[in-house]
Amino acid sequence: MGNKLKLSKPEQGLKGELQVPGDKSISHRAVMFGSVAVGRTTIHNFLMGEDCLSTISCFRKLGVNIDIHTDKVTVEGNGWDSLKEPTEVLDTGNSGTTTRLMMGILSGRPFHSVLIGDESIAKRPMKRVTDPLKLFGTAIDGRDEGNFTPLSIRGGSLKAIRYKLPVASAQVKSAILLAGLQADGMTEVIEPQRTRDHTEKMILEFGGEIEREDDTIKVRGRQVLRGAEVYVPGDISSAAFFMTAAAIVPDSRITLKNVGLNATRTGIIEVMKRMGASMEVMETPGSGERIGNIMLETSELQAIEIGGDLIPSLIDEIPVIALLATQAEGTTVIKDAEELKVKETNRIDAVVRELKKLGADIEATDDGMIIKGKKSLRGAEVHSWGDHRIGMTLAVASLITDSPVYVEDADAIKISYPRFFEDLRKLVE
Ligand SMILES: O=C(O)C1=C[C@@H](OP(=O)(O)O)[C@@H](O)[C@H](O)C1
Ligand SMILES: C=C(OP(=O)(O)O)C(=O)O
Repeated sequence: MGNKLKLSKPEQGLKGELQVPGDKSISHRAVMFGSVAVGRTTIHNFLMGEDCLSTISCFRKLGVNIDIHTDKVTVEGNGWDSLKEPTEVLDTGNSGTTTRLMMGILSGRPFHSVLIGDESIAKRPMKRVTDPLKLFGTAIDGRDEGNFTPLSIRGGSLKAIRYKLPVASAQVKSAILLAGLQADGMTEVIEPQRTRDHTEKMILEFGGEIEREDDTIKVRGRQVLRGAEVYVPGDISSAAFFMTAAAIVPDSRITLKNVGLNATRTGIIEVMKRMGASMEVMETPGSGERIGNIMLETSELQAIEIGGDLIPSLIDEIPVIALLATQAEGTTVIKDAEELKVKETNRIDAVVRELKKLGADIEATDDGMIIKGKKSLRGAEVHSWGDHRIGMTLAVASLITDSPVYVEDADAIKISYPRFFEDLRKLVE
Protein backbone atom coordinates (compact mmCIF):
# COMPACT_ATOMS: atom_id res chain seq x y z
CA MET A 1 0.00 0.00 0.00
CA GLY A 2 1.89 3.12 1.22
CA ASN A 3 -0.36 5.57 -0.67
CA LYS A 4 -0.69 9.08 0.77
CA LEU A 5 -3.81 11.21 0.44
CA LYS A 6 -3.98 15.00 0.81
CA LEU A 7 -7.21 16.11 2.46
CA SER A 8 -8.30 19.70 2.98
CA LYS A 9 -11.06 21.44 4.86
CA PRO A 10 -14.22 22.01 2.76
CA GLU A 11 -15.35 25.55 1.95
CA GLN A 12 -18.78 25.03 3.47
CA GLY A 13 -20.54 22.71 5.87
CA LEU A 14 -21.85 19.22 5.10
CA LYS A 15 -25.29 19.27 3.49
CA GLY A 16 -27.75 16.82 2.00
CA GLU A 17 -28.82 13.20 2.28
CA LEU A 18 -26.78 10.04 2.12
CA GLN A 19 -27.43 6.33 2.20
CA VAL A 20 -24.43 4.66 3.84
CA PRO A 21 -23.46 1.17 2.58
CA GLY A 22 -24.77 -2.07 4.06
CA ASP A 23 -23.89 -3.23 7.55
CA LYS A 24 -20.65 -5.22 7.66
CA SER A 25 -21.64 -7.56 10.50
CA ILE A 26 -24.97 -8.40 8.84
CA SER A 27 -23.43 -8.81 5.36
CA HIS A 28 -20.90 -11.39 6.64
CA ARG A 29 -23.57 -13.32 8.47
CA ALA A 30 -25.97 -13.34 5.51
CA VAL A 31 -23.33 -15.07 3.35
CA MET A 32 -22.50 -17.52 6.11
CA PHE A 33 -26.11 -18.46 6.89
CA GLY A 34 -26.95 -18.55 3.19
CA SER A 35 -24.10 -21.00 2.64
CA VAL A 36 -25.28 -23.49 5.26
CA ALA A 37 -29.04 -23.08 4.72
CA VAL A 38 -31.09 -25.05 2.22
CA GLY A 39 -32.27 -23.01 -0.78
CA ARG A 40 -31.39 -19.68 -2.31
CA THR A 41 -30.51 -16.66 -0.20
CA THR A 42 -30.72 -13.21 -1.78
CA ILE A 43 -28.84 -10.44 -0.02
CA HIS A 44 -29.86 -6.87 -0.86
CA ASN A 45 -27.57 -3.92 -0.07
CA PHE A 46 -24.65 -6.28 0.64
CA LEU A 47 -21.48 -4.42 1.69
CA MET A 48 -18.92 -4.84 -1.10
CA GLY A 49 -16.05 -4.02 1.28
CA GLU A 50 -12.90 -6.12 1.27
CA ASP A 51 -13.79 -7.90 4.53
CA CYS A 52 -17.15 -9.15 3.25
CA LEU A 53 -15.58 -10.15 -0.06
CA SER A 54 -13.14 -12.29 1.97
CA THR A 55 -16.13 -14.12 3.45
CA ILE A 56 -17.53 -14.78 -0.03
CA SER A 57 -14.16 -16.04 -1.24
CA CYS A 58 -13.86 -18.48 1.69
CA PHE A 59 -17.30 -19.98 1.06
CA ARG A 60 -16.61 -20.31 -2.65
CA LYS A 61 -13.54 -22.39 -1.69
CA LEU A 62 -15.87 -24.57 0.36
CA GLY A 63 -17.87 -25.27 -2.80
CA VAL A 64 -20.73 -22.80 -2.37
CA ASN A 65 -22.11 -21.10 -5.45
CA ILE A 66 -22.24 -17.35 -4.78
CA ASP A 67 -23.03 -14.74 -7.43
CA ILE A 68 -22.31 -11.06 -7.07
CA HIS A 69 -24.73 -8.88 -9.09
CA THR A 70 -24.68 -5.08 -9.15
CA ASP A 71 -27.40 -4.67 -6.55
CA LYS A 72 -27.48 -8.02 -4.75
CA VAL A 73 -25.64 -11.22 -3.87
CA THR A 74 -27.20 -14.64 -4.31
CA VAL A 75 -26.06 -17.69 -2.38
CA GLU A 76 -27.16 -21.17 -3.45
CA GLY A 77 -27.19 -23.06 -0.18
CA ASN A 78 -27.52 -26.84 0.06
CA GLY A 79 -27.27 -27.32 3.81
CA TRP A 80 -24.41 -27.86 6.26
CA ASP A 81 -23.41 -31.17 4.67
CA SER A 82 -22.83 -29.64 1.25
CA LEU A 83 -19.71 -27.75 2.40
CA LYS A 84 -16.66 -29.50 0.91
CA GLU A 85 -13.13 -29.94 2.18
CA PRO A 86 -11.19 -27.05 0.62
CA THR A 87 -8.14 -27.77 -1.51
CA GLU A 88 -6.64 -24.40 -0.67
CA VAL A 89 -6.15 -22.45 2.53
CA LEU A 90 -9.04 -20.14 3.43
CA ASP A 91 -7.75 -16.57 3.44
CA THR A 92 -9.79 -14.32 5.70
CA GLY A 93 -7.77 -11.20 4.79
CA ASN A 94 -8.11 -8.43 7.38
CA SER A 95 -11.40 -9.67 8.79
CA GLY A 96 -11.70 -10.79 12.41
CA THR A 97 -15.40 -11.52 11.93
CA THR A 98 -14.72 -13.85 8.99
CA THR A 99 -11.94 -15.67 10.84
CA ARG A 100 -13.80 -16.21 14.09
CA LEU A 101 -17.27 -17.04 12.72
CA MET A 102 -15.80 -19.39 10.08
CA MET A 103 -14.13 -21.31 12.90
CA GLY A 104 -17.53 -21.98 14.44
CA ILE A 105 -18.95 -23.24 11.14
CA LEU A 106 -15.90 -25.35 10.25
CA SER A 107 -15.73 -26.94 13.69
CA GLY A 108 -18.80 -29.03 12.90
CA ARG A 109 -17.75 -30.06 9.37
CA PRO A 110 -16.08 -33.48 9.03
CA PHE A 111 -13.00 -32.30 7.14
CA HIS A 112 -9.74 -30.46 7.41
CA SER A 113 -9.30 -26.75 6.71
CA VAL A 114 -6.68 -24.08 7.32
CA LEU A 115 -7.45 -20.41 8.02
CA ILE A 116 -4.95 -17.63 7.43
CA GLY A 117 -5.26 -13.87 7.21
CA ASP A 118 -3.09 -10.81 6.80
CA GLU A 119 -0.43 -9.43 9.16
CA SER A 120 -3.03 -7.79 11.37
CA ILE A 121 -5.12 -10.96 11.71
CA ALA A 122 -1.97 -12.88 12.66
CA LYS A 123 -1.73 -10.69 15.79
CA ARG A 124 -5.35 -10.98 16.91
CA PRO A 125 -6.19 -13.43 19.73
CA MET A 126 -8.02 -16.57 18.62
CA LYS A 127 -7.79 -18.65 21.82
CA ARG A 128 -11.03 -16.99 22.91
CA VAL A 129 -12.65 -19.02 20.10
CA THR A 130 -10.41 -22.12 19.92
CA ASP A 131 -10.91 -22.78 23.67
CA PRO A 132 -14.72 -23.14 23.57
CA LEU A 133 -14.61 -24.96 20.22
CA LYS A 134 -12.27 -27.56 21.72
CA LEU A 135 -14.86 -28.13 24.47
CA PHE A 136 -17.38 -29.01 21.72
CA GLY A 137 -14.91 -31.74 20.64
CA THR A 138 -13.32 -30.04 17.62
CA ALA A 139 -9.68 -30.72 16.79
CA ILE A 140 -8.40 -27.22 16.31
CA ASP A 141 -4.89 -25.87 16.59
CA GLY A 142 -2.82 -22.89 15.59
CA ARG A 143 0.34 -20.98 16.26
CA ASP A 144 1.10 -20.44 19.95
CA GLU A 145 -1.21 -23.20 21.19
CA GLY A 146 -4.15 -22.23 19.06
CA ASN A 147 -4.03 -18.51 19.78
CA PHE A 148 -3.02 -17.19 16.36
CA THR A 149 -3.38 -17.90 12.67
CA PRO A 150 -2.57 -20.00 10.75
CA LEU A 151 -5.26 -22.17 12.35
CA SER A 152 -6.03 -25.72 11.35
CA ILE A 153 -9.40 -27.27 12.01
CA ARG A 154 -10.52 -30.87 11.71
CA GLY A 155 -14.20 -30.70 12.46
CA GLY A 156 -16.50 -33.54 13.38
CA SER A 157 -19.36 -34.47 15.67
CA LEU A 158 -19.88 -31.92 18.36
CA LYS A 159 -21.42 -32.16 21.81
CA ALA A 160 -23.30 -29.09 23.06
CA ILE A 161 -21.63 -26.95 25.71
CA ARG A 162 -22.60 -24.41 28.33
CA TYR A 163 -20.10 -21.56 28.24
CA LYS A 164 -19.66 -18.26 30.03
CA LEU A 165 -17.86 -15.81 27.77
CA PRO A 166 -14.71 -14.41 29.41
CA VAL A 167 -14.90 -11.29 27.19
CA ALA A 168 -17.92 -9.45 25.83
CA SER A 169 -17.51 -10.40 22.17
CA ALA A 170 -20.16 -10.93 19.52
CA GLN A 171 -17.61 -12.78 17.40
CA VAL A 172 -16.90 -15.35 20.11
CA LYS A 173 -20.60 -15.67 20.94
CA SER A 174 -21.43 -16.15 17.25
CA ALA A 175 -18.71 -18.78 16.71
CA ILE A 176 -20.16 -20.77 19.62
CA LEU A 177 -23.72 -20.42 18.32
CA LEU A 178 -22.65 -21.54 14.83
CA ALA A 179 -20.98 -24.63 16.34
CA GLY A 180 -23.99 -25.12 18.62
CA LEU A 181 -26.36 -25.23 15.62
CA GLN A 182 -24.47 -28.33 14.44
CA ALA A 183 -23.95 -30.04 17.82
CA ASP A 184 -25.88 -32.75 19.67
CA GLY A 185 -27.93 -31.13 22.43
CA MET A 186 -28.65 -27.61 23.64
CA THR A 187 -25.78 -25.12 23.66
CA GLU A 188 -25.92 -22.28 26.16
CA VAL A 189 -23.82 -19.12 26.02
CA ILE A 190 -23.73 -16.67 28.91
CA GLU A 191 -22.79 -13.10 28.02
CA PRO A 192 -21.14 -10.84 30.63
CA GLN A 193 -22.45 -7.80 28.72
CA ARG A 194 -24.88 -7.54 25.85
CA THR A 195 -23.16 -7.56 22.47
CA ARG A 196 -24.53 -7.19 18.94
CA ASP A 197 -27.19 -9.85 18.33
CA HIS A 198 -27.25 -10.11 14.53
CA THR A 199 -26.42 -13.83 14.65
CA GLU A 200 -29.38 -14.54 16.92
CA LYS A 201 -31.70 -12.47 14.72
CA MET A 202 -30.46 -14.19 11.59
CA ILE A 203 -31.00 -17.69 13.01
CA LEU A 204 -34.68 -16.75 13.34
CA GLU A 205 -34.72 -15.14 9.88
CA PHE A 206 -33.40 -18.39 8.38
CA GLY A 207 -36.18 -20.41 10.05
CA GLY A 208 -34.16 -21.60 13.05
CA GLU A 209 -34.85 -21.47 16.77
CA ILE A 210 -32.98 -19.59 19.46
CA GLU A 211 -33.96 -18.27 22.86
CA ARG A 212 -32.64 -15.72 25.28
CA GLU A 213 -33.28 -15.72 29.03
CA ASP A 214 -31.58 -12.82 30.81
CA ASP A 215 -27.90 -13.17 29.93
CA THR A 216 -28.14 -16.75 28.62
CA ILE A 217 -28.68 -17.63 24.96
CA LYS A 218 -29.83 -21.15 24.14
CA VAL A 219 -29.59 -22.83 20.77
CA ARG A 220 -30.67 -26.37 19.92
CA GLY A 221 -28.30 -28.44 17.80
CA ARG A 222 -28.77 -30.16 14.44
CA GLN A 223 -30.93 -27.37 13.07
CA VAL A 224 -31.76 -27.21 9.39
CA LEU A 225 -31.94 -23.62 8.16
CA ARG A 226 -33.80 -22.30 5.11
CA GLY A 227 -32.51 -19.74 2.60
CA ALA A 228 -33.89 -16.24 3.09
CA GLU A 229 -34.29 -12.82 1.53
CA VAL A 230 -32.04 -10.49 3.53
CA TYR A 231 -32.26 -6.67 3.40
CA VAL A 232 -29.07 -5.30 4.92
CA PRO A 233 -29.56 -1.96 6.71
CA GLY A 234 -27.01 0.83 6.37
CA ASP A 235 -24.05 0.37 8.70
CA ILE A 236 -24.31 2.59 11.79
CA SER A 237 -20.56 2.12 12.29
CA SER A 238 -20.00 3.76 8.88
CA ALA A 239 -22.70 6.38 9.55
CA ALA A 240 -20.79 7.35 12.72
CA PHE A 241 -18.09 9.06 10.63
CA PHE A 242 -20.60 11.38 8.95
CA MET A 243 -22.55 11.88 12.19
CA THR A 244 -19.32 13.12 13.77
CA ALA A 245 -18.41 15.20 10.71
CA ALA A 246 -21.79 16.96 10.69
CA ALA A 247 -21.59 17.69 14.42
CA ILE A 248 -18.11 19.26 14.27
CA VAL A 249 -18.00 21.03 10.89
CA PRO A 250 -19.63 24.50 11.06
CA ASP A 251 -22.83 25.07 9.10
CA SER A 252 -23.69 21.39 8.54
CA ARG A 253 -27.02 19.64 8.36
CA ILE A 254 -27.30 16.11 6.94
CA THR A 255 -29.67 13.16 6.90
CA LEU A 256 -28.36 9.62 6.82
CA LYS A 257 -31.00 7.30 5.42
CA ASN A 258 -31.94 3.71 6.25
CA VAL A 259 -29.34 3.24 8.95
CA GLY A 260 -29.52 0.08 11.09
CA LEU A 261 -30.83 0.93 14.57
CA ASN A 262 -30.42 -2.45 16.28
CA ALA A 263 -30.39 -1.58 19.99
CA THR A 264 -27.10 -3.46 20.51
CA ARG A 265 -25.40 -1.04 18.08
CA THR A 266 -26.79 2.40 18.89
CA GLY A 267 -24.30 3.46 21.59
CA ILE A 268 -23.06 6.22 19.27
CA ILE A 269 -26.53 7.79 19.21
CA GLU A 270 -26.76 7.68 23.00
CA VAL A 271 -23.29 9.20 23.38
CA MET A 272 -23.92 11.99 20.88
CA LYS A 273 -27.25 12.83 22.52
CA ARG A 274 -25.60 12.96 25.96
CA MET A 275 -22.88 15.21 24.54
CA GLY A 276 -25.62 17.57 23.41
CA ALA A 277 -25.58 16.89 19.67
CA SER A 278 -28.41 18.38 17.71
CA MET A 279 -29.88 15.24 16.16
CA GLU A 280 -33.11 13.50 15.36
CA VAL A 281 -33.63 9.78 14.85
CA MET A 282 -36.71 8.78 12.85
CA GLU A 283 -37.33 5.04 12.95
CA THR A 284 -39.07 3.41 9.97
CA PRO A 285 -41.62 0.83 11.15
CA GLY A 286 -41.05 -2.70 9.86
CA SER A 287 -40.04 -6.24 10.81
CA GLY A 288 -36.54 -7.68 11.19
CA GLU A 289 -33.57 -5.42 11.96
CA ARG A 290 -34.61 -1.90 13.06
CA ILE A 291 -33.87 0.85 10.58
CA GLY A 292 -34.36 4.62 10.29
CA ASN A 293 -33.04 8.03 9.28
CA ILE A 294 -30.66 10.11 11.37
CA MET A 295 -30.59 13.90 11.01
CA LEU A 296 -27.56 15.70 12.41
CA GLU A 297 -26.43 19.32 12.50
CA THR A 298 -23.48 21.31 13.77
CA SER A 299 -23.56 21.10 17.55
CA GLU A 300 -22.15 22.58 20.75
CA LEU A 301 -20.75 19.50 22.48
CA GLN A 302 -20.05 18.76 26.15
CA ALA A 303 -17.57 16.18 27.45
CA ILE A 304 -18.98 13.02 29.08
CA GLU A 305 -17.72 9.74 30.59
CA ILE A 306 -18.17 6.63 28.42
CA GLY A 307 -17.75 3.13 29.86
CA GLY A 308 -19.43 0.00 31.24
CA ASP A 309 -22.19 -1.77 29.33
CA LEU A 310 -22.25 0.96 26.70
CA ILE A 311 -18.84 -0.03 25.35
CA PRO A 312 -19.85 -3.14 23.32
CA SER A 313 -22.59 -1.09 21.63
CA LEU A 314 -20.07 1.41 20.23
CA ILE A 315 -16.78 -0.47 20.27
CA ASP A 316 -15.92 0.24 16.61
CA GLU A 317 -16.99 3.88 16.90
CA ILE A 318 -14.51 4.78 19.67
CA PRO A 319 -11.80 6.11 17.31
CA VAL A 320 -14.21 8.64 15.82
CA ILE A 321 -15.79 9.35 19.23
CA ALA A 322 -12.28 10.36 20.38
CA LEU A 323 -12.17 12.88 17.55
CA LEU A 324 -15.64 14.13 18.51
CA ALA A 325 -14.40 14.59 22.09
CA THR A 326 -11.58 16.90 20.92
CA GLN A 327 -14.38 19.30 19.93
CA ALA A 328 -16.36 18.99 23.18
CA GLU A 329 -16.04 21.40 26.10
CA GLY A 330 -14.41 19.63 29.08
CA THR A 331 -12.70 16.30 29.73
CA THR A 332 -14.05 13.16 28.07
CA VAL A 333 -13.10 9.85 29.68
CA ILE A 334 -13.41 6.60 27.73
CA LYS A 335 -12.91 3.55 29.95
CA ASP A 336 -13.56 -0.23 30.04
CA ALA A 337 -12.48 -0.42 26.40
CA GLU A 338 -9.37 -2.64 26.59
CA GLU A 339 -10.79 -4.67 23.68
CA LEU A 340 -9.62 -1.80 21.45
CA LYS A 341 -6.08 -3.12 21.87
CA VAL A 342 -6.87 -6.29 19.88
CA LYS A 343 -8.69 -4.86 16.88
CA GLU A 344 -7.10 -4.35 13.42
CA THR A 345 -4.47 -2.35 15.35
CA ASN A 346 -4.10 -1.30 18.96
CA ARG A 347 -6.73 1.39 18.51
CA ILE A 348 -5.92 3.14 21.81
CA ASP A 349 -2.32 3.68 20.71
CA ALA A 350 -3.21 4.48 17.11
CA VAL A 351 -5.88 7.08 17.96
CA VAL A 352 -3.80 8.78 20.63
CA ARG A 353 -0.63 8.91 18.49
CA GLU A 354 -2.34 10.20 15.35
CA LEU A 355 -4.76 12.69 16.95
CA LYS A 356 -1.84 14.14 18.95
CA LYS A 357 -0.08 14.90 15.66
CA LEU A 358 -3.11 17.02 14.76
CA GLY A 359 -2.84 18.94 18.03
CA ALA A 360 -5.39 17.08 20.17
CA ASP A 361 -4.96 16.94 23.94
CA ILE A 362 -5.39 13.19 24.36
CA GLU A 363 -3.76 10.59 26.61
CA ALA A 364 -3.95 6.81 26.59
CA THR A 365 -5.01 4.92 29.71
CA ASP A 366 -4.95 1.15 30.35
CA ASP A 367 -8.51 0.74 29.21
CA GLY A 368 -9.28 3.77 27.10
CA MET A 369 -8.32 7.42 26.77
CA ILE A 370 -8.78 10.87 28.26
CA ILE A 371 -9.45 13.76 25.88
CA LYS A 372 -9.49 17.44 26.81
CA GLY A 373 -11.44 19.84 24.63
CA LYS A 374 -12.22 21.95 22.92
CA LYS A 375 -9.02 22.10 20.85
CA SER A 376 -8.40 23.53 17.38
CA LEU A 377 -6.77 20.91 15.19
CA ARG A 378 -3.98 21.55 12.67
CA GLY A 379 -2.84 19.75 9.53
CA ALA A 380 -0.06 17.15 9.73
CA GLU A 381 1.16 13.91 8.19
CA VAL A 382 -0.70 11.04 9.82
CA HIS A 383 -0.98 7.29 9.31
CA SER A 384 -3.95 4.94 9.19
CA TRP A 385 -1.85 2.11 10.66
CA GLY A 386 -3.54 -0.01 7.97
CA ASP A 387 -6.75 0.24 9.99
CA HIS A 388 -9.88 1.38 8.14
CA ARG A 389 -11.48 3.02 11.15
CA ILE A 390 -8.34 5.00 11.98
CA GLY A 391 -8.11 6.07 8.31
CA MET A 392 -11.72 7.34 8.28
CA THR A 393 -11.31 9.08 11.65
CA LEU A 394 -8.31 11.01 10.27
CA ALA A 395 -10.19 11.84 7.08
CA VAL A 396 -13.03 13.31 9.16
CA ALA A 397 -10.49 15.23 11.27
CA SER A 398 -9.18 16.86 8.07
CA LEU A 399 -12.57 18.57 7.68
CA ILE A 400 -11.75 20.88 10.60
CA THR A 401 -7.96 21.38 10.43
CA ASP A 402 -6.47 24.75 9.49
CA SER A 403 -4.14 23.21 6.88
CA PRO A 404 -4.20 19.93 4.88
CA VAL A 405 -3.95 16.49 6.48
CA TYR A 406 -1.87 13.89 4.64
CA VAL A 407 -3.16 10.40 5.41
CA GLU A 408 -0.67 7.63 4.73
CA ASP A 409 -2.15 4.25 3.78
CA ALA A 410 -5.69 5.61 3.35
CA ASP A 411 -6.45 2.59 1.15
CA ALA A 412 -7.21 0.61 4.28
CA ILE A 413 -10.61 2.36 4.26
CA LYS A 414 -11.73 -0.06 1.53
CA ILE A 415 -11.98 -2.78 4.18
CA SER A 416 -15.37 -1.51 5.32
CA TYR A 417 -16.21 1.52 3.16
CA PRO A 418 -14.89 1.44 -0.44
CA ARG A 419 -16.85 4.53 -1.52
CA PHE A 420 -16.15 6.59 1.60
CA PHE A 421 -14.55 9.52 -0.24
CA GLU A 422 -17.25 9.60 -2.95
CA ASP A 423 -19.91 9.74 -0.24
CA LEU A 424 -18.04 12.45 1.64
CA ARG A 425 -17.79 14.49 -1.56
CA LYS A 426 -21.56 14.23 -2.01
CA LEU A 427 -22.01 16.04 1.30
CA VAL A 428 -19.37 18.73 0.89
CA GLU A 429 -19.88 19.79 -2.74
O1 LIG B 1 -19.58 -9.76 15.43
C1 LIG B 1 -19.25 -8.81 14.70
O2 LIG B 1 -19.68 -8.67 13.54
C2 LIG B 1 -18.29 -7.82 15.25
C3 LIG B 1 -18.05 -7.78 16.60
C4 LIG B 1 -17.10 -6.86 17.23
O3 LIG B 1 -15.92 -7.57 17.57
P1 LIG B 1 -15.78 -8.42 18.93
O4 LIG B 1 -16.73 -9.52 18.92
O5 LIG B 1 -14.36 -8.92 18.94
O6 LIG B 1 -16.03 -7.44 20.03
C5 LIG B 1 -16.73 -5.71 16.30
O7 LIG B 1 -15.62 -5.03 16.83
C6 LIG B 1 -16.46 -6.17 14.89
O8 LIG B 1 -16.19 -5.07 14.06
C7 LIG B 1 -17.64 -6.89 14.31
C1 LIG C 1 -12.98 -4.73 14.43
C2 LIG C 1 -13.51 -4.68 13.20
O1 LIG C 1 -13.71 -5.74 12.35
P1 LIG C 1 -13.21 -7.24 12.43
O2 LIG C 1 -13.10 -7.64 13.88
O3 LIG C 1 -14.20 -8.04 11.68
O4 LIG C 1 -11.87 -7.28 11.74
C3 LIG C 1 -14.04 -3.39 12.68
O5 LIG C 1 -14.67 -3.41 11.62
O6 LIG C 1 -13.84 -2.31 13.28
